[in-house]
Amino acid sequence: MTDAAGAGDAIAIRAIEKRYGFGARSVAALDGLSLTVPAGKVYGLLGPNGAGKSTLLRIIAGLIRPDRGTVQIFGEAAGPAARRRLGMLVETPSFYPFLTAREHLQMLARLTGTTQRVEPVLRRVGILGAADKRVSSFSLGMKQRLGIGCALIGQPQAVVLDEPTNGLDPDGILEMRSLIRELTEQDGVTVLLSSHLLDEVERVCDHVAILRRGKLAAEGDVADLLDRQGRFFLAVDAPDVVLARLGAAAEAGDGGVYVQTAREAVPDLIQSLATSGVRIHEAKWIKPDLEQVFLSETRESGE
Ligand SMILES: Nc1ncnc2c1ncn2[C@@H]1O[C@H](COP(=O)(O)OP(=O)(O)OP(=O)(O)O)[C@@H](O)[C@H]1O
Repeated sequence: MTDAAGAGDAIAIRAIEKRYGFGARSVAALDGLSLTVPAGKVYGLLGPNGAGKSTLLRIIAGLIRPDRGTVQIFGEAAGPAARRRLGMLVETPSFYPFLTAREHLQMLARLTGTTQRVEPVLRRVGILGAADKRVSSFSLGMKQRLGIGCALIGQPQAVVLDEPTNGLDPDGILEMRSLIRELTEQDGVTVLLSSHLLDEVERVCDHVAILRRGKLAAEGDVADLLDRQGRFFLAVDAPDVVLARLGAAAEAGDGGVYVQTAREAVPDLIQSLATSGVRIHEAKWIKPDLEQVFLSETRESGE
């Protein structure tokens, strides 16, 4: 990652520090955090409780100020003008129970002075059929969709969503995930979301940043991150020879040898074993799940 914000960057965070409280009892929620959200992608912030995810989203949204560091939105310093390019759902949305979904969006459209029509937004978030029902009759999933509709009404280029599937039932979770993918794939909207669900980030996000105690523990393409920490299985005639050769990186199992290695190192590994006379019957790459990556990246040293 470079220090300068690039042309294709939606949100660039540089050296952000944020402490809560004062003196010896203060807590560093963000500790010199830098990361870049590329435009046109779904970017996930993953981290254990207290890692600093909500604090970062609240800073991007302008709800709190960092002690140090900068935020750029599509290349501009984050201020009211730049934030108009963002839609946000970072607090639990609250609605007037006696107003309909359409009335909420119409009210927001008037307030923000946007030319965006309300109908396409209702359709996009999948509540056009319930547009004229009072919000008091909405399920949590429908309220969450309306919340995203509110975030979309100003025609943002990026949306910031804090735990968008929190509290939803399984169907609601699936619908929300497809809505997020559609926003990016069909409408070209960049999405930055936080989640504590590894499986969700793996399914929905193109990029992921893993936070630990306010710092970046790992960052990258979800697919690359999974490639970095996979294992390679080899069924060979003489496992002992391979074990002796590869040392701590290899361990015996399932009638063969498991090798801890990066995926790009695999062709050289196979070639060097074959050249030294090892007969390979089977070779397969075993993808880790994001949970393994997460655990290895967030484990404290000494644990
Ligand atoms: N308003 C606040 N006052 C004091 N400390 C706070 C406040 N908000 C957050 N913190 C502390 O800052 C740290 C980061 O919290 P934050 O909520 O940003 O993490 P998170 O990754 O979003 O966690 P969670 O998933 O539990 O919401 C934690 O130690 C938390 O206790």
